[in-house]
Amino acid sequence: MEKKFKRTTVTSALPYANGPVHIGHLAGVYVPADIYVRYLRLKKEDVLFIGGSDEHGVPITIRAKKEGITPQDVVDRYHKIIKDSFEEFGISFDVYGRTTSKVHCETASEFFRTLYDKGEFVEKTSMQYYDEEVHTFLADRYITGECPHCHAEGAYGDQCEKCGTSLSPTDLINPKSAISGSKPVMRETKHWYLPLDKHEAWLRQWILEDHKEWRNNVYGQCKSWLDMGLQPRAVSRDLDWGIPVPVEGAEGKVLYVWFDAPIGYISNTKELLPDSWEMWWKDPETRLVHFIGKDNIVFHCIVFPAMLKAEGSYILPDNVPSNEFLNLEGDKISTSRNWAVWLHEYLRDFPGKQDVLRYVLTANAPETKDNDFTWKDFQARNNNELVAVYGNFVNRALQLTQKYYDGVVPACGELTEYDRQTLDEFKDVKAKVEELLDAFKFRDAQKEAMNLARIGNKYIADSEPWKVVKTDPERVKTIIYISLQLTANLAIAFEPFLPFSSEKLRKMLNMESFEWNRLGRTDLLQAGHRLAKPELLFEKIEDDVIEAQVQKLLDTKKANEEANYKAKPIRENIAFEDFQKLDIRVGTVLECTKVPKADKLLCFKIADGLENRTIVSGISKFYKPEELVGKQVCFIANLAPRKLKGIESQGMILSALNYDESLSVITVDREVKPGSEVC
Ligand SMILES: Nc1ncnc2c1ncn2[C@@H]1O[C@H](COP(=O)(O)OP(=O)(O)OP(=O)(O)O)[C@@H](O)[C@H]1O
Ligand SMILES: [Zn+2]
Repeated sequence: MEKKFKRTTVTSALPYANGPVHIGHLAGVYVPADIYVRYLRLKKEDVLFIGGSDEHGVPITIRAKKEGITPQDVVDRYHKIIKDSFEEFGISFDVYGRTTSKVHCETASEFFRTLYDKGEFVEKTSMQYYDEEVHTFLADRYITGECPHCHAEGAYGDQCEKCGTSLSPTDLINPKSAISGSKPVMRETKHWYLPLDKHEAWLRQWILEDHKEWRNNVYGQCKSWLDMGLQPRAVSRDLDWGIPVPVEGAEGKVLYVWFDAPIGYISNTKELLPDSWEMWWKDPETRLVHFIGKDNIVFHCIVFPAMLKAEGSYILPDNVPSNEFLNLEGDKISTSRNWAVWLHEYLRDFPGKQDVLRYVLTANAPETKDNDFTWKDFQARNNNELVAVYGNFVNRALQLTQKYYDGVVPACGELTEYDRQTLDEFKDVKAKVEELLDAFKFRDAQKEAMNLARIGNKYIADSEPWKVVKTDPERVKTIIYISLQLTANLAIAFEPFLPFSSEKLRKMLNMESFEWNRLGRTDLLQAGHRLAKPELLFEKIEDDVIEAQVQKLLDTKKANEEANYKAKPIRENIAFEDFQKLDIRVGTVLECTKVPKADKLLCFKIADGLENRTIVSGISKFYKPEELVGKQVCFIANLAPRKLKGIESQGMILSALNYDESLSVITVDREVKPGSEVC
């Protein structure tokens, strides 16, 4: 059903303040939300864009413990980095708050109390894991163990990051305290639960029947949760970091972070509009839209709506356009593994290039499936699309106007058939972009805007004003006039997507302001209007810049491998006699050469104390031949000879296999006679 609304409240997931923001966050949530909000503002609709940091929960306390600082220190640090980088990147929040604020703590506390007083919770005493060494219950990420589904080690008490299954601490095999490493014991504790099972019937109707228009991924995930049957969910935790549970007998207990975080949307609105916030949350003529990534779907489509319904005075979301995930160079983005492109680092490494990242993340947005960010694609989209198409067209139109008409828009003469065709092509761009943005299809919408640039680029290339000017200067006026109208249209069409470039272009065109409703018109710039001085809209990104970014990721990968290194398990025991069968000797390398046509192999001549022998070894990637001459190496002397690339290898040189698959030849500590036995 199409419903008419008076205003829109747009929320974007609250980034968790235990790390900076990365491109996954941007692609999943903040860039699409910002495009949507800018679009509504351009249409002069009433809209509020809510953001803020999520500052409670277990991972922040773990981080604080690791660094020997307080949880407040952790969130203060990241809240600032996140807030500043969003601002510089042009995410145009109306308010960016935080869940440690006074207003939020009061709002969340009151919310809980209301539900408690209305009898909307179930109180339950249960046995939970307790760490006797540090005297604390182990919720969520405070407990780790083997995943019961994929059997990965290091699954958390709330989720296995390997297979994505959500878990309870009691599901884990061989659980271990993440704080002390000790084996936890079971102890009794009391908590409050939101009985989602009681909400199932209306949730089914509301989502599965009334919101069939939701994105397939969102609808599908909700359906599968509902089909599995909803269970009561604990909304409190035994922790000392968070908002205290505001009822008697709840000492040492705080609100579960997923209970308090979404209320943050409400409290941040309250912070901005203390007197009129309710209109944005309680008036049925307000449309509520949540922008999130896929791991937040259940909380925004099921848990939070159930909370709002239980409270009774709030509206429910009209849409939850959740994205799938963005990966980085083929691997899942991860804060803890430092596998990310961090926004604050991007802003430092690519100053003034906010729009390039915005463009690439939208062009490659994970709207229907997970997608991959690669630096190569980033460079290609900048150089081949922004520079070669959009930038090139604008630059030609503006430079020629300078050159021929001293920067003044010429008058339009008679139109040719081709002029008319071109103008026709961009007449309906407004309707197309609007239809796509209304349906949250940001990729396709941006493509439409880019298509306009392609039309312009083709028009000016086909019309060749630089040639025509020699024979028919009158005709050139029309070509330039049309090109300038196209340019002005581009500035408007790209404004929701690339606000920095649009602003730059608007200034070059000397336009007062943008009117979205004039998009598609051919009289945006009047003849006689004077333009400002043109500059380049985009610039090429060179290979060395991209290579430096790729190298940074390779370095991270290496550091992670090193940090995660674990020796292989020891093989089965063998009898001493079996060991004795091996004849290991020390030999002196007399000669070492590369084996032709074999990029891995080196051929050794070894003095073994009896006669010299030839051994071929696959270590060419790790040594230059001359490095090894004169060294004493260990080799298996009684291995049956084997032909490698036509050379008979009489034994095997022993090397250590490092974690990164590199090889290091085993030498002796003091010089010995060639042929000495290794025993
Ligand atoms: N790689 C990604 N692709 C798309 N969306 C993402 C990605 N990573 C996080 N998000 C979304 O960004 C929002 C904020 O994420 P949040 O701060 O909770 O981080 P997170 O999911 O814990 O990520 P990380 O583990 O990388 O810090 C959430 O809605 C989340 O779904
Ligand atoms: Zn698993």
